[in-house]
Amino acid sequence: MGIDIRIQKTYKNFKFDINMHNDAKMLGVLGPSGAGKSMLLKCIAGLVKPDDGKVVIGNRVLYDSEKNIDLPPQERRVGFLFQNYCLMPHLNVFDNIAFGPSVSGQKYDRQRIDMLMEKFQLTSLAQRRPSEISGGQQQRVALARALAVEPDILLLDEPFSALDNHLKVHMIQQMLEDLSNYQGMVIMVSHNIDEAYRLCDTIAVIHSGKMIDCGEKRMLIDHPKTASSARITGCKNIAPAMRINNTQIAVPNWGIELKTASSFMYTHGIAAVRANFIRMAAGTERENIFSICIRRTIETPFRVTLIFSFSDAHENGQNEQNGLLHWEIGRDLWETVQGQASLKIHIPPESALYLISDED
Ligand SMILES: Nc1ncnc2c1ncn2[C@@H]1O[C@H](COP(=O)(O)OP(=O)(O)OP(=O)(O)O)[C@@H](O)[C@H]1O
Repeated sequence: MGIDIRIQKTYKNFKFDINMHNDAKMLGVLGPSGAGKSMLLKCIAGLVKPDDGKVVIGNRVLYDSEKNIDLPPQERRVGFLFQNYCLMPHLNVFDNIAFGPSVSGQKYDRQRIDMLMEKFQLTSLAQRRPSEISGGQQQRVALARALAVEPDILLLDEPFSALDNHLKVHMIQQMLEDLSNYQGMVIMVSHNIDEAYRLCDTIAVIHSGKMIDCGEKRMLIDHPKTASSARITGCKNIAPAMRINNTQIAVPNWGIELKTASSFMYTHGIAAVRANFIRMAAGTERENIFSICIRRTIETPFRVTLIFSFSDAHENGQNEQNGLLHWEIGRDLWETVQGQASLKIHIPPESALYLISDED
């Protein structure tokens, strides 16, 4: 089952113009706040009517402005898991799950609801109201309700945004297990690359109402198409750059020149280096070896982010703020470098990206 989506919708201060063809089983949609992520889901579910376009899921046309097709939400066979679950506070767990099909005008199938309750370990909670169960259990009720309508496609709108980090990891694992037998397609909206990466095979990046990148998740991390895509997928080190030759760029803010693995023809672009891809120099590398000065550190239990500038840049009086980069390392490496004011790092050419500028 795949999706074929072309949607245009214009508001006074926002233009949404998306073209998307995909047949991933789990598609992540990543983007900053206000990018249009929820809008995409609402247009698929029939909660917002596009000005123009087409929404096709598998071989079912849900919307086609040219052919005047606009199926009502209850006929779309779309399951929607909302950001805050939107459970009915006055209904118990069973009735909340049965509520999905009844909204869709279907008579609910008692056996199916019982099966879902058992699958999601909710049977013993059937008579409880949402306020009487935990956050994790509420999520399972919401998921069971979305699946009760036997959807062709399941839309998840930031399903983990309300959870703390620890619970989030657990719930993502749980969701993967819960959905393992689901045959339809899943689209999950998120603004968090870790979340999208854990759950989805393919990730689409949305920015200012447009899809700016889409691909298999590892490809997207290693080869984002534009500067915005790199930033939205978590790249911390981004600066204007100029081409010196096919595989050499200058980055004035950082005060360095970088060798790249791919070759480029455009004269002005953006340098991007992911904080996790920087290496400690081993002494055997031939290019992209730099002395750096550590300015600050940000410690978490398992990782440490070193905020640094390139030593040469500092001596050349480069702008202090623009010249700061992030290097994220494990605690074991941190134990060995801690206390050293100056270090030598290596940026592998394949990790030195030179991207098209699409930022203001
Ligand atoms: N009914 C509306 N009238 C005018 N503008 C709207 C309307 N609905 C949404 N928008 C605008 O469309 C843009 C996209 O909204 P959307 O809710 O899709 O963003 P989002 O990417 O889901 O953001 P968030 O991550 O904050 O939920 C926003 O700028 C929003 O203000």
